[in-house]
Amino acid sequence: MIVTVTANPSLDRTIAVDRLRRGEIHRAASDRVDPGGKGVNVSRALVANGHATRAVLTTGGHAGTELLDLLGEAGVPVEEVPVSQGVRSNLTIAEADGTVTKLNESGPALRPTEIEELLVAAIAPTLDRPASWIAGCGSLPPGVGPDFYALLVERTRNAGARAAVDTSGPAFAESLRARPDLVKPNRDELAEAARTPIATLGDAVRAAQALRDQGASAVLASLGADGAILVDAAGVHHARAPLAGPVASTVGAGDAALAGFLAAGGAGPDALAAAVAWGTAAVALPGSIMPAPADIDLAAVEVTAAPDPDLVLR
Ligand SMILES: Nc1ncnc2c1ncn2[C@@H]1O[C@H](COP(=O)(O)OP(=O)(O)O)[C@@H](O)[C@H]1O
Ligand SMILES: O=P(O)(O)OC[C@H]1O[C@](O)(COP(=O)(O)O)[C@@H](O)[C@@H]1O
Repeated sequence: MIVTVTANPSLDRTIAVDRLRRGEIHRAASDRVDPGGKGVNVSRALVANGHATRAVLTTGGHAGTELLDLLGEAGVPVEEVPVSQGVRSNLTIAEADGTVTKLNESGPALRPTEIEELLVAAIAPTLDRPASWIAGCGSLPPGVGPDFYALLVERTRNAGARAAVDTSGPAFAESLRARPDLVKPNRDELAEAARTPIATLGDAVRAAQALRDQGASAVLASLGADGAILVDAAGVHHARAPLAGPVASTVGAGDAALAGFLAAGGAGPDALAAAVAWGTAAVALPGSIMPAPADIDLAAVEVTAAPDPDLVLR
């Protein structure tokens, strides 16, 4: 079983417009609402592919009730931590040319008791059934200190599971001191952590290696249209796959990629290939719909050991 922990879940609203024009009224070509938050999406992708998972998340307010209803409809098993303030809504504006603009709320402030309840709930599923991984994912809402993921990693290790972290900023930096088994930055997060722009594959590999030096055992860095790299004790691998059709929505692609990696064992080139297959499948689907087996083409993924460091990223 793979447990996901989302301190700051969301209702993800996606509104499609032909073209976004600042200051003007737009009529939506279509709109949808999906359950959201990074760990929630990882669990949704795992369920869509028949893998055992449990999504640990905070819930509050009417939005929290709607989120639980949507997760129930999707068949996602949930470990709920009720909190006093309501779940946030995140808005994505999707333009016809594939441009996405995201407006993410900061989320409800959590009280110290609620934070401790969330950390206890994160480990609770392992009391019934062993967990291979506990993945802490997404931004932290107000009131939660940047040591949250470091605490989660320590408790994960004590519970006998492996720890994955997918977040950004100070919470990401602090998580490294607890030595997570896996981190999943995207290109922006790699650049932020390395304090340098990532223009080439070599830049990405150097930044990933720096994260390993700071404590991460393995780094799965997703690079958008350029696929992903895995940097671990065995070396460096790069995987990419052609996109079969147009980009429908990149929202949740990184979450699908992390789900694919963990579902395929959470280590090595085969798991990297699965990450890219699931991520590529996700971008072909609208909103943050998670890919099912029929959407995923593992055979289309090309994996390279010792990739060209001079490859310029798109
Ligand atoms: N434009 C794209 N074309 C093809 N694949 C993509 C594209 N964007 C994302 N992907 C796939 O989704 C994965 C995750 O996307 P990425 O944008 O790196 O993550 P995040 O959503 O965390 O920012 C990539 O590793 C890649 O496999
Ligand atoms: O917790 P954050 O960083 O605000 O991100 C939350 C958002 O990220 C998502 O999980 C999508 O993530 P990615 O596009 O990075 O894969 C949305 O569902 C959610 O609205």
